[in-house]
Amino acid sequence: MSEELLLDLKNTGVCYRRRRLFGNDECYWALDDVSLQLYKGETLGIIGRNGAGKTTLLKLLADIIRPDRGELVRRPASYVILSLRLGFLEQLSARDNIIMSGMLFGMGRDEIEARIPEIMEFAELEDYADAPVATYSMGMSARLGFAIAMSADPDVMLIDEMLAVGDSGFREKSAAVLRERMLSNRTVVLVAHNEPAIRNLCSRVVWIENGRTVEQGEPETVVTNYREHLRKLTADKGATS
Ligand SMILES: Nc1ncnc2c1ncn2[C@@H]1O[C@H](COP(=O)(O)OP(=O)(O)OP(=O)(O)O)[C@@H](O)[C@H]1O
Repeated sequence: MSEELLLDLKNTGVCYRRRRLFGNDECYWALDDVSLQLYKGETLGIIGRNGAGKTTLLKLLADIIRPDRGELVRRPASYVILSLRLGFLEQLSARDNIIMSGMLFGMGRDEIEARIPEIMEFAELEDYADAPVATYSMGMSARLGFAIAMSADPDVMLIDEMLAVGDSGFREKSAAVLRERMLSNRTVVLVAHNEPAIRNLCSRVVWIENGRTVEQGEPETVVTNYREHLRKLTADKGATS
């Protein structure tokens, strides 16, 4: 990891407007108070319970949404977000989805066409290039998304829970490619519930709880404290039920 700061978030908050049956819309602070730094070349893990705000934070980092409060300073860099929920155009084939994504990354059609075979090979989907993505399983979509993102080779890759899908062979292959990216000074942000992935891949971890940063630092320490917190919550729940 270098000392080159790509993103600096200070006390940022993100509010989603929620419709109310009567009266004005209400503001729900999915991110309440998040402060973190992203450095060039690091693999930053994001952990936290369901609904903690991890996906919202990734969208903020990828510049898909803007903070409603706080300060976000960004150095110029290309970002790709990889999420099962952001998905593909389902009625189109993998081939057409690759062409669309490539164009969004600013590539020319010939360049994209030339990359299709290697993308389909990495995704292990050579026989499904012309099938609509709607007919793919979740694991197949994840493999395609991962292969497209790798081929785009952005400065920063943001990955939302993708490493948990797909078979173990593909998971190992993805982890190996991510490690290679780490060694070549590329930046990765990884949301994962899977502790081994966090411990083995991340150089730093940030823990989010109720839209707030609780702790960030060395993976072993943060994951241990987070696990202890979960253990206490489960014990408290057991005591009151
Ligand atoms: N578009 C939206 N409109 C309103 N509320 C939203 C919207 N998207 C997310 N939320 C709410 O914001 C909170 C944070 O959601 P987010 O998806 O960021 O959490 P998460 O940590 O990624 O959760 P999970 O681990 O379950 O995927 C949740 O309470 C969620 O219901």
